[in-house]
Amino acid sequence: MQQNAPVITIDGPSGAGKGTAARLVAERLGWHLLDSGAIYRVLAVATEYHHIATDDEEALIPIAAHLDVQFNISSEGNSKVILEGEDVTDTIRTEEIGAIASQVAAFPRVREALLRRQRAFRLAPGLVADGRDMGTVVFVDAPVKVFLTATAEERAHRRYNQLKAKGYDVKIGRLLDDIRQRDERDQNRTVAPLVPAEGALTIDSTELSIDEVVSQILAFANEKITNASGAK
Ligand SMILES: Nc1ncnc2c1ncn2[C@@H]1O[C@H](COP(=O)(O)OP(=O)(O)OP(=O)(O)O)[C@@H](O)[C@H]1O
Ligand SMILES: Nc1ccn([C@@H]2O[C@H](COP(=O)(O)O)[C@@H](O)[C@H]2O)c(=O)n1
Repeated sequence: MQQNAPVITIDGPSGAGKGTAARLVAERLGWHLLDSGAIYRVLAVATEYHHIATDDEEALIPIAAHLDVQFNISSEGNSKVILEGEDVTDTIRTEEIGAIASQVAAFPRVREALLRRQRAFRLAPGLVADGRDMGTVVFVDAPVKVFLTATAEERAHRRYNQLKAKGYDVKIGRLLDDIRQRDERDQNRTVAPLVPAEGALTIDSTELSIDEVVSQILAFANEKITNASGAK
């Protein structure tokens, strides 16, 4: 791990567009990418594989600490998520798994067990990391921190379009309820609650296109990194 590699953190609620923006910013800069939510989602699938109750913190800790997961990039550039040898790329993206991920993510010792794994993504030339606590806990010294948000209604609408395009039969009202429940749990948990990090640029993407969000992040990163290097 290279402790000095710069990090851009992008935190925010579910469906705000963090993953999309993080991927595009990382591509533009040629930096590494960490989708920390995918790690919590994989843990949620692992609890099902191992028949662990989602409220059993003691049993969850060893599963989190020894998670046998690989994030593989194929030759076509698609990323595959492999848990214990099985392809769980699509499984981890369901709303049910998202809800379980947010339940197991509320346990302090489960989060602690996943810290080192997340920090190992910090490699030169730099890392773009998205999640809920990238700027507040995992990469507290990151030079560039962004808090990306949007109204719950807009986020539910985006999720609806995303899931419909994948052929899922979903209801917008149910998605909005799920999003509100997840927001409530992520914002009010005792450990690493979802809040903007100190010094973070808050971007409300409700009325912004993906390109506009990416441009704002790149401009902010450029300004912060240029200032930090002492250039005029
Ligand atoms: N600014 C935007 N305008 C319209 N749609 C967007 C915008 N940003 C992202 N989207 C779309 O919204 C959906 C959700 O985006 P994305 O998965 O990046 O959100 P997220 O914040 O990473 O969510 P989660 O935390 O639940 O993984 C995707 O289909 C994406 O293409
Ligand atoms: N840094 C993080 C990332 C995610 N979580 C929890 O996982 C759930 C799923 O995350 P997605 O970003 O893939 O939607 C999310 O609701 C959080 O509860 C987290 O706690 N910290």
